[in-house]
Amino acid sequence: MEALQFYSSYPHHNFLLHPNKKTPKLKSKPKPPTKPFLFPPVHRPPPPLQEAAPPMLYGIRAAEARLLIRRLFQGYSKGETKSQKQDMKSVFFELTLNVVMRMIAGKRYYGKSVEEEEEARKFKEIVSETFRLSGPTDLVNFIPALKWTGLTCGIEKSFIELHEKRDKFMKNLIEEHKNRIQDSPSSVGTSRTMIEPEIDALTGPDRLIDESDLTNLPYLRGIIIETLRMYLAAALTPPHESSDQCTVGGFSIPQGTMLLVNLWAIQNDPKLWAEPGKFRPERFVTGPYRREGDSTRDGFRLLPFGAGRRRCPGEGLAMRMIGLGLGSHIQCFEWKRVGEEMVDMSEGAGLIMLKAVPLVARYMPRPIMLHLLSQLGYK
Ligand code: HEM
Repeated sequence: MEALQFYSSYPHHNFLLHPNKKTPKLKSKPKPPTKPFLFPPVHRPPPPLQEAAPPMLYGIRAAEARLLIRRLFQGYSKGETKSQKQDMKSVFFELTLNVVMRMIAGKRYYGKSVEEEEEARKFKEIVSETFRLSGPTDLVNFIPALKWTGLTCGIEKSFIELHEKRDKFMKNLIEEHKNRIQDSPSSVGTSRTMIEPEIDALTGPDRLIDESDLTNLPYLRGIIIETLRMYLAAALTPPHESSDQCTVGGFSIPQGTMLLVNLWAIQNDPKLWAEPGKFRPERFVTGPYRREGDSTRDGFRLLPFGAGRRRCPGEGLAMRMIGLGLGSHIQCFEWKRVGEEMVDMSEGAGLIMLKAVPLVARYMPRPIMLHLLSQLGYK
């Protein structure tokens, strides 16, 4: 989204992406001849796209190229034998725009699997209008002294209208993204835009993730650990008994005392965690708690599997199974809530803290994975 804001914002305008609706620069003082007329210099260089959206690129490019090939092959899969005619300009134009828009806004607007048709129609309208207006120009822009003659083809007015439309479109995309993050106390919007590209970059659309990938998916790991931090399997450890007299936090504990550790209180303690009530997988990827991502016990702040001699022996198996299960679900499908209401995260009663209301979600295959999904067998 940073990339969307950057590449659609005005300080780095050119002739088409004009900065000022009311007083277009075209009519202001002519620039010194050394500066290009059509493309005034940018105020600062844009970040390389590679940097703006690093892992998104490979998966998206591969998926779009594959969708395109599938589209071209479609006629032949139905038994067509003759060669077919194809307008190649539109093919490559749509490929490029789909890749670019998926990179900066996560949406594709051309071809099949377009989710929001009305939005796609508006986008296409803006694109074709931009190309239409890039050709003609008003004579008065070159010879402002002729302005009194009224020799204008109305290009300026059309430009202003186009900029307004474009602004509105981009603002909606940005607002939509912001709402997705705000709507959800669990920042699911952010998580999704981070995790899908991470998996796509590693596996591409040609294979499912496997266990050996898990160590190379730090964000997926962050999501799992953050979930185990906030929503533990058990709030308290099973009863332990002190085999010796000891002192814990200044309290003297006699030998033979029954002890229950409140894991939930430790893992949600604001003295130990910044904003413990917020679901922020990033804290285990880049933040100060990153080390906890390496081991789920470091620092004894994070103890979803307990600690010491009686800690959970199933930790390794559990972490692999959750990683594989959750990772492949995210890789293959897009997930949504069933309605407007947030998911009820309250815990039910019992030995382990199951959700009081079981999770029901909507899903559909991710377009990028259609080909692989259609080939999956049962073995
Ligand atoms: C997300 C998954 C899991 C979580 C969060 C979890 C958590 C825990 C916790 C907190 C304890 C108590 C540790 C303590 O007393 O300090 C425990 C104990 C135990 N867990 Fe797990 N567990 C999970 C999965 C598994 C699996 C998959 C297995 C077996 C295949 C397993 C087997 C056990 C056993 C046998 C104990 C008792 C250990 C003992 O008292 O010596 N757990 N687990």
